[in-house]
Amino acid sequence: MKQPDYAAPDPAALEALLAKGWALVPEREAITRSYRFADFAEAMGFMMRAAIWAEKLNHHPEWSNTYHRVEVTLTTHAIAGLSDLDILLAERMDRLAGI
Ligand SMILES: C[C@H](O)[C@H](O)[C@H]1CNC2=NC(N)=NC(=O)C2=N1
Repeated sequence: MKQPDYAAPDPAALEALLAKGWALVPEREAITRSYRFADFAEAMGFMMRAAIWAEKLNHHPEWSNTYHRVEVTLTTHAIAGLSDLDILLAERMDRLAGI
């Protein structure tokens, strides 16, 4: 399968995410945030919806769940850095989480 060409993230879009609760991961080109939901079922619902988007974009998160929390880290493994797909997935996830 042909590797897609990855575009650099739009700096303004990245800044907007950082202003909304995302943070840069130290010593890595990645962004991270934590979501807190009402309960486990809400957290699972979010993960299922986000997983469908991840498949659609062919871009997959590093994430974990503990009860009502979901910790997400986004990076583009193919380039060991950030791409526009990380921005797109972060924006989709925030929208799904009602942020
Ligand atoms: C072949 C396929 O396009 C790649 O393995 C995709 C799948 N999902 C991916 N997800 C992420 N986050 N980074 C990647 O580089 C990546 N590559």
